Amino acid sequence: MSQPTSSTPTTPPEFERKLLSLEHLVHGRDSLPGPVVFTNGVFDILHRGHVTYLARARALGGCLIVGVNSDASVRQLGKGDDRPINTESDRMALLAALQSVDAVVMFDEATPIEMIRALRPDILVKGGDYDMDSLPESALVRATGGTALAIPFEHQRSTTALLTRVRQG
Ligand SMILES: Nc1ncnc2c1ncn2[C@@H]1O[C@H](COP(=O)(O)OP(=O)(O)OP(=O)(O)O)[C@@H](O)[C@H]1O
Ligand SMILES: O=P(O)(O)O[C@@H]1O[C@H]([C@H](O)CO)[C@@H](O)[C@H](O)[C@@H]1O
Repeated sequence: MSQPTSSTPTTPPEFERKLLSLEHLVHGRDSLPGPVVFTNGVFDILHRGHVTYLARARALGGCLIVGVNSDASVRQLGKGDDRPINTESDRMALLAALQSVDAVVMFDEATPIEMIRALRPDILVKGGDYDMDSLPESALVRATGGTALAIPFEHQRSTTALLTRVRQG
């Protein structure tokens, strides 16, 4: 029997296989187990609200793709001069490590609309802080027969609230 060694592993952890380019995902889109569920966001400092809604989103379909804002695109969203706290590669890795998440892909624009156009998800979800009827992404998904829905909050959490508490000490 081989003995464990203290040397650094040379292969990346298994979950890093879920970090994919948009091109790769689009190429394999029609082989994904459906319905294909898509959500997007910043996910700066992952919290219980996030992981619960991602688990609920995954349960709606056959796979869950998460689109993650690049650091440059977060800076266009007005969340604060010091945001994101965590880099795009760290935010993506944490999401990829979740059992509920099947693929993680980055987008560099202010909105995920072009990514959604390319991926053609069957179901678009956001958390319950969004009015889906007002999002152009919802109109796009619905126009092709898909569904757009918000998952109600089960835990009142937010990254901004967490940072405020930390800063107040
Ligand atoms: N407490 C929560 N419960 C369920 N879903 C949530 C919760 N907070 C955020 N979400 C959802 O998670 C996704 C990513 O949201 P986001 O990164 O903006 O989280 P946040 O905690 O609200 O962060 P910030 O305070 O920086 O805006 C969005 O789809 C959002 O609707
Ligand atoms: O983490 P957030 O702030 O929920 O993510 C944003 O969501 C926006 C939403 O999909 C439409 O208003 C999106 O446009 C933005 O790029 C962030 O992903």
